[in-house]
Amino acid sequence: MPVPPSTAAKISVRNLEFFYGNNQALKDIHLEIPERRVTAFIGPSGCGKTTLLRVFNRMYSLYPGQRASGEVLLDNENILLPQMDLNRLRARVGMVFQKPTPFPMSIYDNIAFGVRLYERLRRTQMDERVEQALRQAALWDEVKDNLKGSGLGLSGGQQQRLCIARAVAVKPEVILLDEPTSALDPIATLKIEELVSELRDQFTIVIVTHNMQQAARVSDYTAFMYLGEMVEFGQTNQLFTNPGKKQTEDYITGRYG
Ligand SMILES: Nc1ncnc2c1ncn2[C@@H]1O[C@H](COP(=O)(O)OP(=O)(O)OP(=O)(O)O)[C@@H](O)[C@H]1O
Repeated sequence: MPVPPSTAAKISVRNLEFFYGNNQALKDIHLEIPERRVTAFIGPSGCGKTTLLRVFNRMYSLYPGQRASGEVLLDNENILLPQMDLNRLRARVGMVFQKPTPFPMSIYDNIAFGVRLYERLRRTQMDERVEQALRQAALWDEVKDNLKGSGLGLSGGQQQRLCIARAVAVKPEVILLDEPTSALDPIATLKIEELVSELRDQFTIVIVTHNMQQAARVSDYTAFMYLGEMVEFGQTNQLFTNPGKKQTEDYITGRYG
């Protein structure tokens, strides 16, 4: 599954297998995630999209019985190795979940909290960092007069943009988005999609989505998965207009899924 030579791989997956106890959820996955591009994972429910995403920040290590083998190279460093520093990894690889998950604290502290885990900043520097992150997440204008207000007082779409601000504030290299708009209305969804497009040249973004139109709108590359296998990976335009495999064609034309 080649990536055009002009685009370096930020994450290289080789021979990845993943198990929940005895249940194998990913089989011999090979994949190159291009740097500073948006890559979408699509495929029917249960095919392993979220499982694969959660490997990239070793989220699964929090759960006994879940294990991965093979190699996942982040800039040539195998993040699956037991000696990997998981705090450092999660600073480099941020994640935003399906349901907005603001902390029960002020808008300002929602962002400052994550930054404080990794860096000591003076007050003025922290103020700047919070403002920058809120601007990057296209939320600043809506909240700048209410930074002490609760993050939980925002609308669902604003809460999700706050979670994106919280992720970018740590200055990660990769941002993982796990169905970030599935709990949002169409207008809030559009805002998040626009935001993803704006962030694409600063971060490597991987998005899991149920929605093929969304994958077509926001991503540069798309990976189609089926029953724990990577069926096809390629440039989004090409995969949707001229898929290389019959399974992909059947899925994108709505024959199953
Ligand atoms: N905690 C778990 N314990 C055991 N099996 C699991 C667990 N989480 C997921 N699985 C199984 O692993 C497989 C892949 O699940 P995963 O959630 O990655 O799929 P998905 O493509 O993201 O699905 P969806 O689109 O429905 O979210 C499925 O067969 C699922 O039943």
